[in-house]
Amino acid sequence: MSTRERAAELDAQDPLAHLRERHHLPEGLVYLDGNSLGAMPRTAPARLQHTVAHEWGERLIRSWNESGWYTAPARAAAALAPLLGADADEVVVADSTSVNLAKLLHTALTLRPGRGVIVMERGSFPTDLYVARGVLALRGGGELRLVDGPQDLLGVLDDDVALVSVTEVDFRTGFRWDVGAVTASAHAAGALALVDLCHSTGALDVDVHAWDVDLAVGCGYKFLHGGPGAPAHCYVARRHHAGLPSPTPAWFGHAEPFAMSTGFTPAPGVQRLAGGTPPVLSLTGLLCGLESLEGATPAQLQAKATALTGFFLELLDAHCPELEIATPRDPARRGAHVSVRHPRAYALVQALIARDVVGDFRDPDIARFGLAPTTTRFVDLVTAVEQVRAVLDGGEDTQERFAARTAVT
Ligand SMILES: Cc1ncc(COP(=O)(O)O)c(C=O)c1O
Ligand SMILES: Nc1c(O)cccc1C(=O)C[C@H](N)C(=O)O
Repeated sequence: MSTRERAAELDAQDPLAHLRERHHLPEGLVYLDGNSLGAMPRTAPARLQHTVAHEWGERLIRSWNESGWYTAPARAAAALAPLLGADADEVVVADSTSVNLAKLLHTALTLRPGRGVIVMERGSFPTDLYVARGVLALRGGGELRLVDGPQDLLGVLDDDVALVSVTEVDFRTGFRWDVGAVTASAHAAGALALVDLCHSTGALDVDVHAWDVDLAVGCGYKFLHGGPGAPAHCYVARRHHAGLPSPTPAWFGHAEPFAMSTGFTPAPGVQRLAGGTPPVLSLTGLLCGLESLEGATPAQLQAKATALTGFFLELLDAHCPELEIATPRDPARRGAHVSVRHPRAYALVQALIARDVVGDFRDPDIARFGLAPTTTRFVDLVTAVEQVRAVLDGGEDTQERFAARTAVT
């Protein structure tokens, strides 16, 4: 059996194969960048058109009630909660990941008075580091203590640590932390644990209850297919709801927003973390994305992601042995993308895009391929590796026309 035949067989046996039909992908394109922007749900254009033309255009302010604009964040939280292993009232859908992280870092520092240290990874997605430094500065001090990986964690935990914050899946290499173990270590030191789920929600077997993690943030535009700038989410374990601080007391987090009282009375639980007026158009996209995942369990999504990454690694080993694999071989320690290191990774990625295989480049030397379990087929991976081989054989990764970087990649 040829590799392509084997891939076609894997696709035929895939219990999630039908999810691809719920999304639009341009004909002939192999899209391996769903970990930056997920494919569009087929329902999105008509739904957004209706929201804009009818609900906004014709019904105007009445749509807050009659079209459920007002309840859209709660409906999104309810659809999202099973993908996090959370209860709906532990999740709030609002703002960007960065803003939610700021809110939860304030929360953690407030819940652990007398402790001023946040532990984070040195290689975190940069916004996490910016936000942590910003929050500490706003609070008048504290320390951001950086680790390179799990091997460093126990050595940095002491009585000053308020929070250990890790990103489950590293955006460069795809390395995946054992969040349950991180949480247990943090708790043993009297600290809280937070996980950034940007590269996890909708792709992996996320289970905040089983992990016992205190806080989590994640985004809506990658594996949740919510569209560019879709609202992000945050999770707070129920045990912290009583007495939860309101780091950004804003009116949609008020117990009675339309009472218009001058004093802030927080809404119960995580609802107090909602900000201002919800972005209805973006929420409409996110609701389409969440519907496109309906019926798929986190365990199924992870099983497919693991099978895809395993197959892709096997093909790269067999056909492109000169490429250095940056992603862990252990399926338990990798997420839903595969990265290779290459001295001219940017040119490699650009040459692949010119051949209709879209991955992305991450500074300084990473070519990254996101294998969304919703939309990626095993046969796509055969095509992708054939094209990688052709680029390398043709020396296209050394061509000048692919060397100049653009701002967004
Ligand atoms: C791990 C991680 N954290 C945070 C972010 C930033 O999210 P946002 O743009 O929603 O603030 C991203 C991606 O942009 C990310 O990959
Ligand atoms: N949010 C993005 C954007 O607005 C433009 C380009 C890329 C993004 C991303 O999400 C990047 C992504 N978090 C990453 O892991 O690289």
